[in-house]
Amino acid sequence: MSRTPLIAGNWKCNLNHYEAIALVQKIAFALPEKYFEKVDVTVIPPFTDIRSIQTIVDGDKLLLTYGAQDLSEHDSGAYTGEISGAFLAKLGCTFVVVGHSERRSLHGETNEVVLAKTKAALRHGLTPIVCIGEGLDVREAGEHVSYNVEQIKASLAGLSTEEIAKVVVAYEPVWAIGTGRVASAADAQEVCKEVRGAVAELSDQATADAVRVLYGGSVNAKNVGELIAQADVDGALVGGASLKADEFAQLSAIAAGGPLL
Ligand SMILES: O=C[C@H](O)COP(=O)(O)O
Repeated sequence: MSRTPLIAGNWKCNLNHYEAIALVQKIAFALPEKYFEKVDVTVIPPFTDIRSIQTIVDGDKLLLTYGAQDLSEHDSGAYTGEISGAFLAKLGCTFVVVGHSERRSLHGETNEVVLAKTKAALRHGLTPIVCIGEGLDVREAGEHVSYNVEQIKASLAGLSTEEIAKVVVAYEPVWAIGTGRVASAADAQEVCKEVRGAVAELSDQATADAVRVLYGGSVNAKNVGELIAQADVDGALVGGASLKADEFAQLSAIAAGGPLL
């Protein structure tokens, strides 16, 4: 089964809309169009940058896509501060990150909330990037595989096979996020393989074989090649390195199979 790799740059709470325009232009300049035949590249900026990025992407017919870091489980109504998936779809978003560990830990998002948000994304034609990942305590206890299997099962519970086919999963061990301590390629493969197995249990093998499972956590241009060479690692959710145009472009070129920039 060949799956097009996906490189998603999660900017987190960084860059205002002026800075966002500059970064997207630099990435587009650094990464020639031919690479997009072999890799999907997306940027995930703060909400306030999305309109500006849409203008650049549409105006210059860029091949990269963009998305959002979160969405509301509600479509509209009296939910102050919430952003509906309908609004994101209207702005041309392709992806939306759901259940990032920073949302789970800092904003109390449970698997039930993640599931509701995943459903909201699907209702509006957005591709949810559903995040899972264990903390250091779980890893040290050797329970990381079962933890991630249970987390993905709970986060996708009750979705139809057709819905699961539209989901991207991102395995991001919490201890690797922003720490410079990347998981070994073998560790990433171990969990991504079992997560794919769990997706197969929720749907069927053909669907699971087509679903993209990303790795995230201290990914950079030096380590991405080894990570995505693993059979069940189909790309990366990149934080810090996605804020540097040349590194993000290089990382995308590597995921495309080269040549290096
Ligand atoms: O969403 C991205 C991840 O949290 C990884 O962040 P990082 O590449 O800065 O470790």
